[in-house]
Amino acid sequence: MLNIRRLSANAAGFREELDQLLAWETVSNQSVNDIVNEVCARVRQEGDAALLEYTAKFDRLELKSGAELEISKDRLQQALQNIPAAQREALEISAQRVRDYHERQVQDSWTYEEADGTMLGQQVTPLDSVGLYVPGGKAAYPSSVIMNAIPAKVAGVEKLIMVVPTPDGEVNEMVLAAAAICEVDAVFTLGGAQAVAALAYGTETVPAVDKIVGPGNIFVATAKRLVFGTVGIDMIAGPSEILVYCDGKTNPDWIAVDLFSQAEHDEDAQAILVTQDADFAAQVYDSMNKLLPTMPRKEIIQKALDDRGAIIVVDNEDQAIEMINIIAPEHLELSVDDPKALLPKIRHAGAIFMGRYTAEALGDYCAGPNHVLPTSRTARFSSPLGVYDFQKRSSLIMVSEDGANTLGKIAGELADGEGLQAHAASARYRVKD
Ligand SMILES: NC(=O)c1ccc[n+]([C@@H]2O[C@H](COP(=O)([O-])OP(=O)(O)OC[C@H]3O[C@@H](n4cnc5c(N)ncnc54)[C@H](O)[C@@H]3O)[C@@H](O)[C@H]2O)c1
Ligand SMILES: N[C@H](CO)Cc1c[nH]c[nH+]1
Ligand SMILES: [Zn+2]
Repeated sequence: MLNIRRLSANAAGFREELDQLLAWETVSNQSVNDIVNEVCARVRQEGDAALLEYTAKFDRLELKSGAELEISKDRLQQALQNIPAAQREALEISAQRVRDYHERQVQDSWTYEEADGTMLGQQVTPLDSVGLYVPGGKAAYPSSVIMNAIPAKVAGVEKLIMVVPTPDGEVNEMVLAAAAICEVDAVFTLGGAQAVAALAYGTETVPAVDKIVGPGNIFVATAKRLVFGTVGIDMIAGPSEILVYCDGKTNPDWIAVDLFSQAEHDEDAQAILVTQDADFAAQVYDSMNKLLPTMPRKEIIQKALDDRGAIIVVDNEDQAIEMINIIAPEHLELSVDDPKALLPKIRHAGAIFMGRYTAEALGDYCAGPNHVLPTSRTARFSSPLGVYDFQKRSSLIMVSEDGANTLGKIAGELADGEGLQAHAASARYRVKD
């Protein structure tokens, strides 16, 4: 039997219980932080030697030299040729749909000219090099290769370095085939904090990149946070989350497996149902107990649901929306008659899946939007991975002779106010009258 929390939003102590459920990362983090700090420091100092040691320790893969960490391009092509045709077709269709969606995100440079001829604007350029983290500890993620690499390619990034753990030396052919389809430049069999540190600091074998993107478990998410500043990162995309809001009129079995779909990623994943229909909440609970034994990953699902899951009964739709905005989930399913009507009230969610037929899993693989999404309530300030993560902007300023006259006086005045005389002089030297 599942031991998932069943809560009523009006019960005494509910808010404390909810806060506790959402504060999970902060309380469990110290030991993870200690491990990640040590791993990153050692990779920075010792390079490949530390990578080989941690790969043996955490992924149970013994390699003799740094060179063995790289998976050759020939091997990627071989995987692409050898996987079943249906798998190759699914990967190619997914890649094309993700490309079509992301091409709409490209930001172009822009300028405008003022009356005196001064030109202002922004120049948008792709990053030079990026590291793509593809998870691979408890499952293999060919879809994450596509979600990471395609927006980078669309942005025009020159160098794509992919890392993926291969626990026990088990290589996933679809992951390699996806890397070939996406024309990734190099792939290394590395995972966890050590992979993130290698991409941030560089080693004898792994080149340092400018930004690291991609999802991963708590070790990966913590390491990305640690190396931020040395390199850019996209966001905290940690253990998966789903919040399903249902009005009680969707098949409870559908909702049960939607919750399972994210719980099966990781014991640290989070799945929450919010509904105003107490009978429906009970039906979904029954469905979950009925269907759980049929799931090959039932142990992971059960632990995730028991530790971090919840079924929350609210009074009405407004209270459900309040819950959604507090939880700020990675994935939000609106399993209701008119999901569009709710959109204006939803402020925080990584991705919003609308209507009874929009299973979140479709977004994981092939709908088109990115599945790399902010977790741990960071949807309050982060967005899905996109082309914009692989582009940066430089301000453009080209002042005309007349513009120098006008702006020079204003800047001089402000510089005087700040007591910065060289600034004032620099601005005023170009003033004519
Ligand atoms: N938010 C998103 O966008 C998104 C997308 C896809 C997947 N995910 C999440 O990515 C995660 C994938 O996790 P995973 O574990 O399958 O693969 P992973 O690649 O993220 O992690 C595996 C690595 O973690 C390290 N590790 C594991 N246990 C360790 C320990 N005790 N000490 C030190 N290092 C350790 C190892 O180096 C291993 O290679 C899941 O949590 C999933 O929910 C999130
Ligand atoms: N749900 C994950 C994002 O949290 C993405 C994924 C990949 N494969 C299956 N699911
Ligand atoms: Zn998923």
